[in-house]
Amino acid sequence: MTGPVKITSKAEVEEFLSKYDNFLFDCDGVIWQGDVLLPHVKETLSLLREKGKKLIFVTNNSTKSRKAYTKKFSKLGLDEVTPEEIFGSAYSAAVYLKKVVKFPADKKVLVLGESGIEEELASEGIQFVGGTDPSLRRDIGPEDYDAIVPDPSIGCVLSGLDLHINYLKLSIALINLQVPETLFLATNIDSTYPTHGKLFPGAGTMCAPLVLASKRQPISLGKPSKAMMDCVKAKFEFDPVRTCMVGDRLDTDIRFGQEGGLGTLFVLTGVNKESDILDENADVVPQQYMTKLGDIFELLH
Ligand SMILES: O=C(O)[C@H](O)[C@H](O)COP(=O)(O)O
Ligand SMILES: [Mg+2]
Repeated sequence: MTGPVKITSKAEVEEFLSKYDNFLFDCDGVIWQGDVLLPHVKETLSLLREKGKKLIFVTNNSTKSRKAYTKKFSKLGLDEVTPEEIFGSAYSAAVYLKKVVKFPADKKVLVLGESGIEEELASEGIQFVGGTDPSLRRDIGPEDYDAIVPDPSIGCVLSGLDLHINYLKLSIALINLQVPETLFLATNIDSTYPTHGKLFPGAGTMCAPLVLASKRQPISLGKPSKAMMDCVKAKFEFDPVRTCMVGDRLDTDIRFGQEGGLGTLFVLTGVNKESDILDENADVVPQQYMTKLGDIFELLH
């Protein structure tokens, strides 16, 4: 098997761009690190738009809704990005509950996560509890052990990246997961979260305690899940062969692209390193890679 091609020249960039009409971009570690835009991303996205390419932003980060991400893009100077071009794992989970599960209107979702999940559930008319509820941002107290019981109005526990996770929230979630009929979903199960040039605990570390304690596995609706790819393909209707998935993480982004029949471009500005793909035992190897997304602009100028 030939190894991944490193794109380092103008000719290679031109050849690469000629193969694709559509680009699916991961966000954390590709477009930005935290609230810092990565070098020449703005110029590269403008260049691709000028060439008539379709741009879609597919993130596993469920802390923001599509609307909130549009504001983040704008704040970073990417005003041309619209909510229609954004597909996050929070939205993926909300669509799954609405369209696939047909979640009952009289039931609620117990959220372990941030406002992004709440906003997307609300946009699909799905009731929820937990999440950013300030009354849960406290230590568990002696009275809680008696008070926490299964809530029959809760039909699903949905976990995502929760920057305010604590024992109380985990306890309420576990007690409800001990009811077999309660659905167990995750927006994504990434083990780490790349930000500020470092790797912090990812969404997967939020549901891992529940997996251990409940002996149940969540259905994950983020990359590399087929559920998310089916949703993205249904919404954007692109030819997979003429479409490239651009990502910084092999076991989510690149696997997502490969399993969806897309082309794959790996960049070295996030979770995985060059050595991870050059390793002869690597199980996920992208077709092509480059140091950073901004190299597309830099190598053409
Ligand atoms: O833990 C997480 O949720 C992920 O690390 C993070 O969200 C990844 O986001 P993405 O790279 O898919 O934009
Ligand atoms: Mg990423």
